[in-house]
Amino acid sequence: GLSRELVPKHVAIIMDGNRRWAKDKGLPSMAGHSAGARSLMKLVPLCCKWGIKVLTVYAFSTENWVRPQMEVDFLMKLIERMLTEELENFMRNGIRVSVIGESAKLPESVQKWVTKVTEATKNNPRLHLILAINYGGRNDIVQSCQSILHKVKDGLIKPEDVDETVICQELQTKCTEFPYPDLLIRTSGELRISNFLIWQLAYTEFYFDESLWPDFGEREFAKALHSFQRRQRRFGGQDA
Ligand SMILES: CC(C)CCOP(=O)(O)OP(=O)(O)O
Ligand SMILES: [Mg+2]
Repeated sequence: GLSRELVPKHVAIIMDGNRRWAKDKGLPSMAGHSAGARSLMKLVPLCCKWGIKVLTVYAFSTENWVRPQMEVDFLMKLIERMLTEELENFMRNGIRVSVIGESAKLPESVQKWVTKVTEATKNNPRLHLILAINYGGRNDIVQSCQSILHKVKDGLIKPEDVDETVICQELQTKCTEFPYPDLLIRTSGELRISNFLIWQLAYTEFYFDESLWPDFGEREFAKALHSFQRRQRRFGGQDA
C-alpha cells in the first residue's frame, strides 16, 4: 500500500491524450476534453485522501492557441465551467485553487472567475490545486527576470543577491510553499515536458503513462505514486 510519509508533497500532471481518446471512440475532440475535465475532478479527492499538498495541472499551454478557434473556445468554456460549477465543492472540501500563466490573454469571463475562485479559496487548508492556464515555462522565467531587474533598478536588491531563492520567489509558482514538484506525470506516452514548469522540475521524478488522460484514474494514479515511492532520490548527492 501507499505509505503516507512517502507520498509526494507536490504532484504536477501534463494531462495529454484527450483528442486521441475521443478519436478512438469516434467522438469529437470536445468530448475528449470534457472527459479529461472529469478525469481531473476525480483525482482531487484522491489527493486529499492520500495527503498530497499541491497538484499542478497543465490545463492550457501558450502553444495551445494555435488550435482551431472552436476547440480553443470550447477549452476556455470548459475551464470557466469547472471554476463556476466546482466552486461550492472546493469550498466544502477545503480545496485552494490558484491559476498560473498569462491570465490577461484569457476571455474576460474566465479572468473574472479566476479572480473570484482564487480569492474565495485562498485560505482553504487542504489540497492546493494549481491550474496552469496559458502557462509557458520559458515565459515564466522571462517574467521572473523582468521582475527581478525592476527590483535591481529600483535599488531593492543588488545583482549579487540574486540567487535561486530570489528567482523561485518571482516565478508564478510563488503562490505555493511547495514550488518544486516531487513527481511529474505525463499521460498518452509522450516523453517531453512541452514548456511546462522548466525551472521547477530540476529534481523532479518523471513518470510516463501510456494511458490517455481521460482513462487515467485511481488505479493509474496509485501506480504512479507506488513508482515514486520506490525511487531513491539522490538530488545529485550521496552514493547509490
Ligand atoms: C489542453 C490539454 C489539456 C489537452 C490534452 O490533450 P490533447 O488535446 O493534447 O490530446 P492529443 O494529445 O490526443 O491530441
Ligand atoms: Mg497532446
